[in-house]
Amino acid sequence: MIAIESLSFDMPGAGKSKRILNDINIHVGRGECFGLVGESGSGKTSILKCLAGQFKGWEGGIAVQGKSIADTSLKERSNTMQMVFQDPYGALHPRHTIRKILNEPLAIKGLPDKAERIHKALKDVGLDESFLPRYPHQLSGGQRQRVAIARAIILDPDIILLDEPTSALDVSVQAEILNLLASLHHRRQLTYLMVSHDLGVIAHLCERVAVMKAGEVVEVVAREDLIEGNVTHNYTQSLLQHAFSRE
Ligand SMILES: Nc1ncnc2c1ncn2[C@@H]1O[C@H](COP(=O)(O)OP(=O)(O)OP(=O)(O)O)[C@@H](O)[C@H]1O
Repeated sequence: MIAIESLSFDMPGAGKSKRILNDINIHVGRGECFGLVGESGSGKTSILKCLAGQFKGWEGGIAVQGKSIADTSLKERSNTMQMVFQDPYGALHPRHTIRKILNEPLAIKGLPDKAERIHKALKDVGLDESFLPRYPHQLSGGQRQRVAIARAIILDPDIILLDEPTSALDVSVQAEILNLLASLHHRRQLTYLMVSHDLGVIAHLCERVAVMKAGEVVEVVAREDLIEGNVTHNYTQSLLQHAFSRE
């Protein structure tokens, strides 16, 4: 579904550029939930940004559903792939109502039956039509993230890129959003590529995870091996120990 081959990216900077992704190879199967974990600055979000077209000038290959993304326009890509960000407040236009926020992608694509599609997307994320006239600031953090997820699924994409989708939320709400994502993954047979620094979140949702350090993937681990501590790389062991010692 997603094939990332020898992906490298140099961030342009004043004077000289800085390598932030180095020879990344990741294959995500159809319907799989694949995680990216690693310390801050290791390059997790940058991989999503290359896929979403926010970073340009990378080297290597990225193919989605067998087609190189270098050959697809951003508009075409948005039919297949949508992104959910860490901070739903920043991701939703503050002066647009929820109705407008959800209507916008449908209007851009010129899709019919907008009211029905909005109704279904809201229902799928556990909200109802009473939210439509409201503005993002009138919603709780969890409700805002539900709206961001509704906006991501409203065009029926196959893939959702999730960038720390629960880390800006209160602990009590994090599990609700994780359960919603798990249920949507199952019901809509979505493929997820999810960034998190939290191994607990990854273990809850993802079947496999790539462990990243300083712009490289150090190993790819299956969920069962992660839970059992069956990992080979020292860095993954230290991440596991850290996660364990915080509980
Ligand atoms: N727009 C940018 N301009 C300059 N450097 C950037 C930019 N975006 C990312 N970087 C650098 O690229 C590297 C990788 O960043 P990235 O955000 O991908 O890491 P991350 O693993 O997602 O970290 P975090 O968990 O903190 O979000 C870091 O060194 C970061 O400082």
